[in-house]
Amino acid sequence: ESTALVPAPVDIANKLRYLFGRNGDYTVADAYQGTSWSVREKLIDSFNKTHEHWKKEDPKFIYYLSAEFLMGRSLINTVYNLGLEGEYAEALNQLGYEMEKVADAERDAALGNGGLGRLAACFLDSMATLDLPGWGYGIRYKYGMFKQALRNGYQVELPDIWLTKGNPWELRRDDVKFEVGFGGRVERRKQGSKEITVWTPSEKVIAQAYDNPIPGFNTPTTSNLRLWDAVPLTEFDLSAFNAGDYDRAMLERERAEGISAVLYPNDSTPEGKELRLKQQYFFVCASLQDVLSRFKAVHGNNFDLLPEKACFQLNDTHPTIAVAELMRLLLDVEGLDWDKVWTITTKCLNYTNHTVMPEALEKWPVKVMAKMLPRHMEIIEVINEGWTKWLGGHLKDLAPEERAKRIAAMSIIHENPWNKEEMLVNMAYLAVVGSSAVNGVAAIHSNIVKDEILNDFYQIFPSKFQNKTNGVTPRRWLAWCNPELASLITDTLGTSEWINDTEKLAGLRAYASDKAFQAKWAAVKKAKKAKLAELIKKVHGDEVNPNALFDIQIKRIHEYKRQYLNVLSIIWRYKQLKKMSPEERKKAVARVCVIGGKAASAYDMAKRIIRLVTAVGDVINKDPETKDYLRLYFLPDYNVSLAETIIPAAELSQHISTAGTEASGTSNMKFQMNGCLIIGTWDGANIEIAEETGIDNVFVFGVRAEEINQLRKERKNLKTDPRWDELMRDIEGGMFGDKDYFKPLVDSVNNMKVGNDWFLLANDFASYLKAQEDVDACYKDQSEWLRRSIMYTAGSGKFSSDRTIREYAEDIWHVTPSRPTA
Ligand SMILES: CCc1ccc([C@H](C)CC(=O)N[C@@H]2O[C@H](CO)[C@@H](O)[C@H](O)[C@H]2O)cc1
Repeated sequence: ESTALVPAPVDIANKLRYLFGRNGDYTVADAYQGTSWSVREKLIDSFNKTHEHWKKEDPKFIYYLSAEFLMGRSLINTVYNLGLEGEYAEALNQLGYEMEKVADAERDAALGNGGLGRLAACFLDSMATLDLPGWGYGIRYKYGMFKQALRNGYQVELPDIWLTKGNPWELRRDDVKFEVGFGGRVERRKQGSKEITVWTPSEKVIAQAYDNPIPGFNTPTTSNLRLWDAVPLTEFDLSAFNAGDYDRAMLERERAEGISAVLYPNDSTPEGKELRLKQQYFFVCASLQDVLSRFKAVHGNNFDLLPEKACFQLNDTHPTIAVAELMRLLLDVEGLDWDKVWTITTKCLNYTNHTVMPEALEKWPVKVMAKMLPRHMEIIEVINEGWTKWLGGHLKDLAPEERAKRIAAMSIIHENPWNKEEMLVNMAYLAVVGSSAVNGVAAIHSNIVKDEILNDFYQIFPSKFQNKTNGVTPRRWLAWCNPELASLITDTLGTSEWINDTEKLAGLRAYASDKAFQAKWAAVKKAKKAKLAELIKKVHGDEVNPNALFDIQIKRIHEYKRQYLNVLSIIWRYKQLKKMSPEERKKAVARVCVIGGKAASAYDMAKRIIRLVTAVGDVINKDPETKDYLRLYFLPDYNVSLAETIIPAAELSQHISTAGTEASGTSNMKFQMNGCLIIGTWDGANIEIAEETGIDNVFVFGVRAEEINQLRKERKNLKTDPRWDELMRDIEGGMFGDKDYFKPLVDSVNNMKVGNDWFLLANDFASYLKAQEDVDACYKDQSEWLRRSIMYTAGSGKFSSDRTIREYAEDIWHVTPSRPTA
């Protein structure tokens, strides 16, 4: 191949000279550009080879439809996955640069909010590494997840202008464009003997494809993430301009570009904005047209074959309009009949649920859907008629009123419980009825999905419901972000095969109590802690005690994730330290507590929680009596690359959601892989992590999911812990200032007249403090702590996204690996 022959240092210099016209005295940002555009060519070679091979083999493909892909940075991951780290590290050294510094010049591709988006990114890495013919499909947001800054301790949101310097990791596909329509009307027309349905949209935009090659690790396979950018049908409306109507000349451009302009920053409550539905339909319509056109190019109109050649995973309800869109394309465009089309559609689609939060389950008003997508609303009505009629037959043995109740409860179109006039389209119900498989993302969550939120459907077709416990890629989240620990593991196990066969990590169990190995293990953690200490110094200007226990909670700010409970325990710890004599304090376990995470821009209570964290930090970090024993820092702008710095340095991580609320969690798995101990509730994947690591090694506390409903009923009569009451008084009394701003926070958990402590912080308070005391006691015995730390990594094999993807491929997608010859 062309570029492979040019030595990297020369190639980097050439890129800088000819791509950027730079002739010497390069900046680190230049070095990043030069290196990326050099690596890009190796990536494209692998991409082309892979797709030539798949073109020849024509294997069955999996298409992962997701409104979010939280990719983070690509340089390090691409260089390491392609096995080029030696060559490029050397090349950069020759040019006087360190790979790590150059990598820091890259902006995160933050095209996602949190767990769901990052999971999609980890899945792409595993699909490529497992040689599975598969693509991701999504939206090329011009502005990704907002940048978070702190102003006087309050969150402020700044636009994420990530594309200004171009993007070396994407290829614009000028030959891949599709029209996407909105609004307009639907009419029946005679065509010969047949009656056809014609939808005439009132608005059209073009979906422009951008390919993002996804390199597998230790394989020649490089797959693809195709993202769609919205552009106007006509570049510029000159006639409007000539008519002096400049605004109208630009109007169509703005309206089109507005569709893929910005990511909605909510990760739990839908805005319910029309633009959100437009975004969802935009990328689904373009993706399905793209897949059908490639299918037809090989198989013509033999659509019965489609389910053998293509299947789709709906990443939560966000792409669920795909049920109606695939129906429309096969009915109206390809002219197939309803039953055949329904069979093909349901065979092709699968749905993953990622949350049980009622407010997160999307329901679109029928009037909004009917106005924006009139043909789809028709199709959804016909689907629902067929479905409720079929239900009527299936439930014929039930008493009429019981049958009617069950059918109404499972109707895809139903009344808005809060406003009876309004009818809603329940996207989760449409996804379940329109899919072959429905899965949750951790064992407990999949049980809650089938036993509670979708129980009616589970009773009708139990075989549809599965569990697929989440996973994370061990490449980015251990091997590349913690190379020091990775090489210690490789040296100890005598192989690096664990990087794509993480079950091999279990071999570390034999060394868990080995003093020499523990010393090496501790040295790595110490070095990574020093890196995080540097970052805290840079952001907050403070030196932190490197021997303190680094206690981390990083995730989106949400009441159910209970960052508030964490802060309460820190305030209590602070007050205990204040009461101690200097001698006693010396015996205390010093802690550096770090909290990070973004609050959805419209989520007021979450923003108050962030302010409480910064206010408490301001007080305790400056307190001369305690500051050597306790610190609290809010690290702003938590994102993928910040996580890659924090997680290797962590010793204790917190996953303290109210049991039954966190579907899985994935940061818990990343911490586990990096030998970080967990304090957590019996929730999500914490449970399976405890099973793999050994329950005694995890600091578990709190009420169980099955107790929640009863405890909520009794919450108003709960006798709260006197320590809790004291803390409530402190905050309300202004101990951390801003008492009026914090009052709603106190009321939400402590004043049953206005709040209801829905997430049961008061119920879990005492057992949480107890668990934290157990943590201190354990930390004092470093050999026990290190034994556990090693057992965490040793028990993390299951939580590789390779295991998760293998299960999806075998149990849902029925796709098999197809590796191009090297
Ligand atoms: C419509 C607004 C919206 C946007 C995103 C979402 C996501 C489903 C929220 C999310 O990211 N859920 C997280 O998904 C992870 C991956 O499966 C899980 O590990 C987390 O537990 C879950 O909260 C819900 C609602």
